[in-house]
Amino acid sequence: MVLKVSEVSGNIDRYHGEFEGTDGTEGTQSGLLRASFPNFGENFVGGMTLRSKRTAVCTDSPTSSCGSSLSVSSMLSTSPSKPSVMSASSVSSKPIPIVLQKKHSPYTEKGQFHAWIDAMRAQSPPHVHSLHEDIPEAFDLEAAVYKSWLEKHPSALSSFDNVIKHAHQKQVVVFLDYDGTLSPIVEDPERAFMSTEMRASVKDLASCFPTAVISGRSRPKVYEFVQLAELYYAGSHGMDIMGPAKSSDGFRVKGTKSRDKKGNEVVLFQPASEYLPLINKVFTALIETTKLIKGAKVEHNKFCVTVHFRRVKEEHWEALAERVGNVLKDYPSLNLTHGRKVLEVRPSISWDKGKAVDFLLKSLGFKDTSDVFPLYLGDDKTDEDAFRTINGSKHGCSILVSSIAKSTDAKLSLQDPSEVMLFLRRLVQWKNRSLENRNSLQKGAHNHN
Ligand SMILES: O=P(O)(O)OC[C@H]1O[C@H](O[C@H]2O[C@H](CO)[C@@H](O)[C@H](O)[C@H]2O)[C@H](O)[C@@H](O)[C@@H]1O
Repeated sequence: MVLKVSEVSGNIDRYHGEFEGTDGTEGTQSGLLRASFPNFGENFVGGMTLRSKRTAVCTDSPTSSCGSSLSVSSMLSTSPSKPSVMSASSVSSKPIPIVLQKKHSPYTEKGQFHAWIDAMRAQSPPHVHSLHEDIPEAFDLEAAVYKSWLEKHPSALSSFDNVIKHAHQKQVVVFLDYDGTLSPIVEDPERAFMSTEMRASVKDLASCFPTAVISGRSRPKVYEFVQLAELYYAGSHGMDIMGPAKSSDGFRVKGTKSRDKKGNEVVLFQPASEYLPLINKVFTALIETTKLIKGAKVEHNKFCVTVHFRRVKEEHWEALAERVGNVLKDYPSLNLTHGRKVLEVRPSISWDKGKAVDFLLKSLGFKDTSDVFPLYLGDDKTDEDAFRTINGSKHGCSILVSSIAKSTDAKLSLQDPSEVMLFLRRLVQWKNRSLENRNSLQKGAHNHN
């Protein structure tokens, strides 16, 4: 049997592909291949022969049980902090000789740029169907990896009954990410529109449960896309929260009173407001430094800045990352994070989407009560903070939107925004049905009396 590990599931040719010599030295000509799977935040070690720059092939060998014992599930870990490394002995008693390039030092700046690029790529790898048409095994492996991953992060649609069982008689509060969750990922960030059907579904949802959109976009921008006044909005990855001063359901967001464009009284919470001048400066610097890189785009998200790589040819990614890094050297109080083909510059304050969820739950009067059931749906790296907050609450449900296996703390998954819409609609149906049941019970009791 031949196992091919393609670039889809593991970057073996980049700095991730470390070579570990049998004597522990770097660059030795024989030993074990330690390949990292950035999608899973995980390493696996196996006896392998590297045949080409892009494809590692594990061949049949009397000394190797690679094909049979290297189960797909053993290649996966959902805990990035605890990589499960398959020991050499679990694969083969004797390592198979391999030939590999010398590893890059992770401490050099170049290594840092590669790290950013690989992290970005892991969040948004190319779609498997379009890859390796000449290598069907690569597809099979990817499909098998996804199937195995689904066992750990089951579909929220097939687990729906279980979700509502836990939500029964609790106040459901829904948190939604925008890009990749409510709208499909597209090349041009200005055209990431949500469908009319999705908008109608979110509107129905908000009539049943308190609903918030938490996005990396600036708050006015995400509002422009969603256009629903009845929601709570948190832009700039939670650093810009606005809620109605007095909502019809009696909830109230804590913060400074202000007025929205229509003159309605609102409450604002902006924990990074003093960073605004710095963010404006870094935005101008990033525009300047990236202007000659074709396809690069810099988006001002009020309290953070996003540099888009999606329309830049891959051979120019390193140059772009390097330019971003060089600008950042002058801004020690700003941080860099990554997402789906984006690098994001943000204030280095201890505030993220998870903190925003916590803040909104508290403001809405729900924190530390056992009768609230928060749901969070998101697709990107920055949503992981929110997943962890939800997982840490007494009840709740974290759902990753992804059609590929990814390292995540989310408990459940949905493949794409169309599945998100189905899920939201089922929540509304469930709520309406429980209201009908309650009404008919009350009516029955009334008639009986
Ligand atoms: O937190 P989110 O609402 O998911 O926002 C995160 C970033 O989303 C946008 O970028 C992503 O979507 C774009 C449009 O589909 C896509 O072109 C890009 O590659 C994705 O990363 C948005 O443009 C960023 O500003 C947000 O930070």
